[in-house]
Amino acid sequence: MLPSFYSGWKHVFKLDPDRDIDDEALDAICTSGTDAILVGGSSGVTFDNTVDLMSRIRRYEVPCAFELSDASCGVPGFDGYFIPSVLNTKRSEWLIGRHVEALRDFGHLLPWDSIVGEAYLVLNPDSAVARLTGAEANLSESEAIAYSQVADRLWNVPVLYVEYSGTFGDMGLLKGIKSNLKRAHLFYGGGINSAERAAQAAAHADTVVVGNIIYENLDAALATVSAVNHSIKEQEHVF
Ligand SMILES: CC(C)=CCC/C(C)=C/CC/C(C)=C/CC/C(C)=C/CC/C(C)=C/CC/C(C)=C/CC/C(C)=C/COP(=O)(O)OP(=O)(O)O
Ligand SMILES: O=P(O)(O)OC[C@@H](O)CO
Ligand SMILES: [Mg+2]
Repeated sequence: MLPSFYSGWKHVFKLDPDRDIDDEALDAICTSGTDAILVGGSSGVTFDNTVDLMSRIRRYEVPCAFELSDASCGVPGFDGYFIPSVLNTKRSEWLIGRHVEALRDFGHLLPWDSIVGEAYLVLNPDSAVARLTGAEANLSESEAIAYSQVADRLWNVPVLYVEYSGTFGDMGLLKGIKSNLKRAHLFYGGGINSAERAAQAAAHADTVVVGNIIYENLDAALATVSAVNHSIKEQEHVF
């Protein structure tokens, strides 16, 4: 698999190995028409709960990738692997330190063709990921765009992830970031709990990520799939 396995993804569901999902709900998610399942969470992810969730998703044809938050959870068998780095943290372990340690120890073992670096811009100061990584999430628009440009234009990262985990973000800011990107593929995640919000995010992001609502209101989560696809068809019609 090439590193751009995600390039056609418009909509993905993010499932957390640390949260329970029953077979019926998992079936609905995996057969929803979403482009992929992204497995990941900011805490409580272990090798065992990741294997459990992956093996259940593997009953379905939907592509399935893993977003690593801990180097000890390198579970083989996913279609692809995303390795996050947090751009707007002052704690360098979350930007590069843990990565260097992991590559020092495991670099020779990695399936490099299926690994993609992911630059996170963490914008909800009250999120678990912001607290964990000490992200400086209260950024002005020009600061957020500057971080994005460092990742995109200076570092050539393949994926920029605008992360509002737990709250719906500023779509004007997302638009500004997108319009200043040259190469990076743009993921947006955070607070998508309705078709309307999914469509708004799809107007600017290349890939819309839907997480927590899966566990809170499954029907609302499922409605985001067609909302994203309709929004993209409308944009194609306009251009
Ligand atoms: C098959 C095989 C051997 C695979 C190899 C995999 C492997 C061992 C790779 C090692 C190489 C490497 C460079 C690893 C990186 C080390 C690492 C994990 C660094 C830290 C990554 C990081 C910045 C983590 C911080 C947290 C984060 C950004 C997580 C991403 C997911 C996320 C934000 C989830 C949302 O959180 P959630 O818990 O859902 O939040 P809520 O509670 O608010 O919902
Ligand atoms: O859980 P929500 O708020 O939908 O966010 C999705 C994802 O961006 C979390 O990493
Ligand atoms: Mg979550």
